[in-house]
Amino acid sequence: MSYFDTSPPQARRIPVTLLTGFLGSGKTTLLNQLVQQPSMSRALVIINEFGEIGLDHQLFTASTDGEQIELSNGCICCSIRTDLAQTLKDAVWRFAREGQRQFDRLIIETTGLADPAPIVHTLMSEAKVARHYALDGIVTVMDAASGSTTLDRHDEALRQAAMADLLLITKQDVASKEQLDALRQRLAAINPSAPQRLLDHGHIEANDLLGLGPEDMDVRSADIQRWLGEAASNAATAHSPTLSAGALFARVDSAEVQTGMSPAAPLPDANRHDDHIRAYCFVFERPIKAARLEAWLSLITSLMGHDMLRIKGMLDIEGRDRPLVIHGVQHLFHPPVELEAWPGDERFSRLVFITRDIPRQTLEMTLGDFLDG
Ligand SMILES: Nc1nc2c(ncn2[C@@H]2O[C@H](COP(=O)(O)OP(=O)(O)OP(=O)(O)O)[C@@H](O)[C@H]2O)c(=O)[nH]1
Repeated sequence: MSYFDTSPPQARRIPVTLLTGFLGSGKTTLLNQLVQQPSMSRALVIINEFGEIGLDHQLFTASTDGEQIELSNGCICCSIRTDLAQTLKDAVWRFAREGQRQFDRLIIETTGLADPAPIVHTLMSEAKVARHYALDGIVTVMDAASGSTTLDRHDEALRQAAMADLLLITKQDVASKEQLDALRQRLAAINPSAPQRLLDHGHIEANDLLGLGPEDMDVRSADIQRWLGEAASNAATAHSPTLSAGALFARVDSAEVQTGMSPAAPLPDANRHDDHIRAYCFVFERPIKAARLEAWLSLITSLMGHDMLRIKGMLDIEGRDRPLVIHGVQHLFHPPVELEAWPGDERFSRLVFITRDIPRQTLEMTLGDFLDG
């Protein structure tokens, strides 16, 4: 499939929210609050236990068969004991009555130790799954008190934070102000694209964490800015006219995004896991040739897919009037979305990358070669 093929799918796919976060961060507490809300009444909740003892499952014990539970408000919960892809394929008919699917939204709670990427991979690359489901967003829960230590010790936690579309910070009531501030700053450096929200014992409006993907995005500038992150807008205002002769005219890395200052600012301790994570934003003033960008994306993700944690972009593609939104996890891309119009007056392309151990120069030079060549 082309990264830029906007032909509509035959039917709107079921939006999937991936709820992730390290062990004990507060995922189940949040889920318990969510499933009581009316907007979740037609949600299927899958608890991805991967063979662990099903402690989470106790929280939904309304059923006797241990697999399928219907809560009073109609929310359906399912604890995976089989392969995820098979469970997702089966769910479409298994949770149906008289041929009508009984859910129109899916929430997957991962285990605390899960790397979100293989789950996203299952959703997007298995044809029979991708026909029915589309990733709406990755929501990552972080514990304000222990979050920094967890990021120091567990690479999985770092990947969960880096891939998130939304970061929910729990347990501020038991964290010091210093712990909370340090975590927030660190998360902003790891993933400047993801908004951060503070949660009190899991309380949040379900609608605040649903509809995070570009399919549901309004073209209002605030929405797109939120989704692409401050990086994109910072890059737009920081561009240097002297570079504007080429396709590439501005770039911002996570150090700038975090502090609003020069990227030459000293970096933190090089042994920390998150010092391997970098967010880069590239801005292009001229329309981009789709075939060239596609060739570059294809090459770069096949060579570095594992370390290309997130890619998001709003693109001015040559020959198209409207902006095209693309986003991917590793080498997998969602079907692109064409927005109704450009937000505000700003018609230019922005690409945001969250990477692990990929130098900015590698992206910049190869990208420049492909687009200019
Ligand atoms: N003080 C405080 N405790 C919280 C908050 N949110 C969750 N907790 C508690 O944190 C503990 C772990 O929460 P869970 O919701 O079970 O965490 P989890 O991420 O589902 O845990 P795993 O299933 O082990 O991955 C529970 O005792 C919760 O009551 C909060 O905002 N403040």
